Amino acid sequence: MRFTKGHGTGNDFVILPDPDGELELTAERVAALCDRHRGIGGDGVLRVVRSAKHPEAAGQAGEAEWFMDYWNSDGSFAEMCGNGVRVFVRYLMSNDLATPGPAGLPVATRAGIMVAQVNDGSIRVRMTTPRVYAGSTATIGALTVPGVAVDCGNPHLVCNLHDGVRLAVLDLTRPPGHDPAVFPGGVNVEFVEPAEPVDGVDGHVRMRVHERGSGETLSCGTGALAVGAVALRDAGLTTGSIAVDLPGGRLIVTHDDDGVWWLEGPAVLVATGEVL
Ligand SMILES: N[C@@H](CCC[C@H](N)C(=O)O)C(=O)O
Repeated sequence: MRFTKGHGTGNDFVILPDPDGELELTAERVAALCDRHRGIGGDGVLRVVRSAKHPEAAGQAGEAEWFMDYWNSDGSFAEMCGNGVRVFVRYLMSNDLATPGPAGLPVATRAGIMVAQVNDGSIRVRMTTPRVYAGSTATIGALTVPGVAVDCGNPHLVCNLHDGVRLAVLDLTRPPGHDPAVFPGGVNVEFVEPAEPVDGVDGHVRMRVHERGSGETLSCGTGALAVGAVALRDAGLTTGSIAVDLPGGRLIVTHDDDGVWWLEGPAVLVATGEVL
């Protein structure tokens, strides 16, 4: 089985080409591939399959030739991955499997069609509209942090830190506690602190994330989208751009004048090989 390894701001993936949907992928296989000691290592797997050849995506085949079949490193599925979709597009283009049209390159996901626009090193993706829908809390040990639930196609809990608590001290080696009544399918939890102003954007924040199914990662694109949406709202802005700094690098979230939400950042392929 051929594979490619890639990452977006340090959120890393094992990419498996499977154009005709013939691979027998199981949760155990995915977890073994993502194992950082005994496997290739990754926060998740991106299976590259033709939409027409995958039962979950056949209905999108008229709009997008390729389906990003995303799996978390524990073998669970997720609806969407904001870093993964950029890496997926980089893979398609590097392997001459797709070329963006004038409007961009559509990719089918479990959260719907995302359209990517490629600009040399960085790729920006038209995302689903983030929906802030409830208040909730996250707990880390004795610390309870209020936050808001945000649906980005997948579930997020965005928690702004208060009372002098800094990002650097948070122990994210274990999943933060969350309310299962608000998040019956689990949740990705983002912790956020303000950052100094930077040129060219309307706001700047720093975040760390504990991802459902993958643990703490260096970056989460949909998490950045959720955080950017909350930061714009908190700044009283309906449109604008937020720079979101994560341990693995910077992502830019934009809500433009046409009401479109964009996520922009790098996407890098680092190696190819053969799984034995
Ligand atoms: N790292 C991703 C999100 C991957 C899915 C997430 N762990 C979930 O289960 O929803 C991103 O860049 O968005």
